[in-house]
Amino acid sequence: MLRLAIPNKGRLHDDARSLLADAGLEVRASSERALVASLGGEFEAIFVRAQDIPEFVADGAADAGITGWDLVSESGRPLESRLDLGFGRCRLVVAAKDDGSVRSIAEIPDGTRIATVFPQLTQRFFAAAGKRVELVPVSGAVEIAPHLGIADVIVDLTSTGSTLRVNGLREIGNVLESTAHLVVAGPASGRAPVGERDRTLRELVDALGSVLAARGQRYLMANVPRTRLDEVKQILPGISGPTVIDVMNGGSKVAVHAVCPASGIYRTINALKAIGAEGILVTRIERLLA
Ligand SMILES: Nc1ncnc2c1ncn2[C@@H]1O[C@H](COP(=O)(O)OP(=O)(O)OP(=O)(O)O)[C@@H](O)[C@H]1O
Ligand SMILES: O=P(O)(O)OC[C@H]1O[C@H](OP(=O)(O)OP(=O)(O)O)[C@H](O)[C@@H]1O
Ligand SMILES: [Mg+2]
Repeated sequence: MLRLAIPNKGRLHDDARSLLADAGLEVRASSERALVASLGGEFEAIFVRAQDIPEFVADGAADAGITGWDLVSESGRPLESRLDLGFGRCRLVVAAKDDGSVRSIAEIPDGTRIATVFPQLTQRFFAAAGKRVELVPVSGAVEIAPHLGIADVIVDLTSTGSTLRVNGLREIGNVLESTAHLVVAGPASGRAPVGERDRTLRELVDALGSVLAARGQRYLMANVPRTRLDEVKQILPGISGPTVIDVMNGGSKVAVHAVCPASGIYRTINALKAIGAEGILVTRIERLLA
């Protein structure tokens, strides 16, 4: 049995669950509040706090975990990423009061008090910048600290920037970029997965990777005039060019099938229509294996 640690709530919970479900690993829990659930096959999920996942994976309480790269880095545990999952994208940034005098890292005076939930990363960042600062550890709502006078500067996560903005703060430095990753114990831990366990993990990585790869692509089918196939090849470059299929009673038309980037599908459809394509059909892809 392979045990996967998954965030039980918060920002990463829904995306982690839907990624697993799309890969065929649906949570089979007796109740919404169950903390252990079968994922089918040889997988079991434990639902724990995102912050605790690096510790649990490093200790061997779970074989793998889905959590933020920021939390993995902060933990300092010897973990290894097996897959960047792409969601939970955010940045750990240094921010100061918008109406204050500090507008860059260089302008931060020694002795400045910095509030953060990420003391290790913050310490390392300012040490590397040659600054002696005083850390003020907090466990959340960091953005309020400068207004309470308990810190001058904060180090916190941001994605849209709206929390900083509404709290009158300005970003002045970048500490780390983060997304959710599938992590396992690294070689230095002495707990790295080997043998059968490693083989099962590789299958999991392939399954999740194929779901992620499929999300950005669409499968497109269209009937096009045989005489315009050269243009079709320009419009639908595809992985190995479009598949061209004869259509029974299709007359001068042939069917073309291709995998196309979802982001360009609007333009692709218009280009196909312009060369006389008919019966255009676009579908989602569940998995894409290279
Ligand atoms: N604004 C954001 N945009 C995108 N991802 C984020 C954002 N904030 C946090 N994350 C990611 O989600 C992870 C977990 O954050 P979340 O807020 O869910 O946890 P938490 O603050 O510990 O939970 P809770 O607030 O429920 O106690 C972070 O470590 C980070 O990787
Ligand atoms: O740049 P933005 O899009 O505004 O996002 C940034 C906010 O998101 C996170 O908090 P979250 O909403 O997870 O609340 P929390 O403090 O309860 O964790 C983070 O700690 C910031 O406060
Ligand atoms: Mg949060």
